[in-house]
Amino acid sequence: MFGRRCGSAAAGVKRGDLDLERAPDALTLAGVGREYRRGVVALHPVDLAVPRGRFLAVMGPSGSGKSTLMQCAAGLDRPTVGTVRIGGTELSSLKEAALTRLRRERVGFVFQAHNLVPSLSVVENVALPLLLGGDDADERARRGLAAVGLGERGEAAPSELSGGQRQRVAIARALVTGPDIVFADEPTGSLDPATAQDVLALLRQAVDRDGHTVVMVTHDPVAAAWADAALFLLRGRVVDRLERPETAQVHEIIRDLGREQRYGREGCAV
Ligand SMILES: Nc1ncnc2c1ncn2[C@@H]1O[C@H](COP(=O)(O)OP(=O)(O)OP(=O)(O)O)[C@@H](O)[C@H]1O
Repeated sequence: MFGRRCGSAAAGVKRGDLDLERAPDALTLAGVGREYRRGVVALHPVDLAVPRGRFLAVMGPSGSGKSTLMQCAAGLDRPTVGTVRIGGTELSSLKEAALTRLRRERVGFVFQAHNLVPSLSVVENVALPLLLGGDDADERARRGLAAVGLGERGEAAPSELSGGQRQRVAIARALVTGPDIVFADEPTGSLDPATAQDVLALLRQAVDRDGHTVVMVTHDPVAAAWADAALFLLRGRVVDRLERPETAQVHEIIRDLGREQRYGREGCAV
């Protein structure tokens, strides 16, 4: 659906037993909308397909519906209308226990506040999503840590790491199950610019080298420029989309959307 800036992780690549060319899209939204109460529409019905091996940024002014979109897409919230599919599985057909299992096994999450468990070591944090998944959890977690450049820090406590290192651990944890998709919510929001670039490069590498799929909510045009495409929301609607976004273009669109939100002009429909 959208172009790629570098490499071709999706084309002809196999991850595990999965033939990425034949597999269903990592994420599909069909007419997904969310009304919190009568008349308060946080998200108007949106259609979206994110193929495997792509990196999508979701942007928009505060209150435009980014978190609502992500929560519905990730199975953390149930949309009022429409259907969400993750790796071909329709979420509305799942009871709570199955949805929880799908989120644990097939979805990775990276939040602004890395959400590491302070009482566990770094490697135990990475292994958490694997705890019900077999004896090789420790080994897989260590491999994941090595892949984010922290192979030597497995026994450390999260409090002994820098903010950027903690976010690397959070990324290793998000990837450790080999999920269909990773949702990152402002993953660089609390990092300085240089550290943020390292974290974004790591997400980019996960997509290009390992064929992972990332959907990232961000306010930062520099961060969005690491994605293959950027989607822009205004008042709960998708109003624009950029392929191969560049920082200056993204900045301009965000500035215009901010003005439209403040002065009440209508956004353009895509
Ligand atoms: N639980 C809720 N109940 C009622 N309204 C809500 C609820 N959550 C969000 N909203 C409203 O839905 C709209 C979209 O909110 P959302 O949090 O998705 O926006 P956002 O783009 O993520 O904002 P921000 O960038 O500030 O996090 C806002 O008008 C918000 O006030």
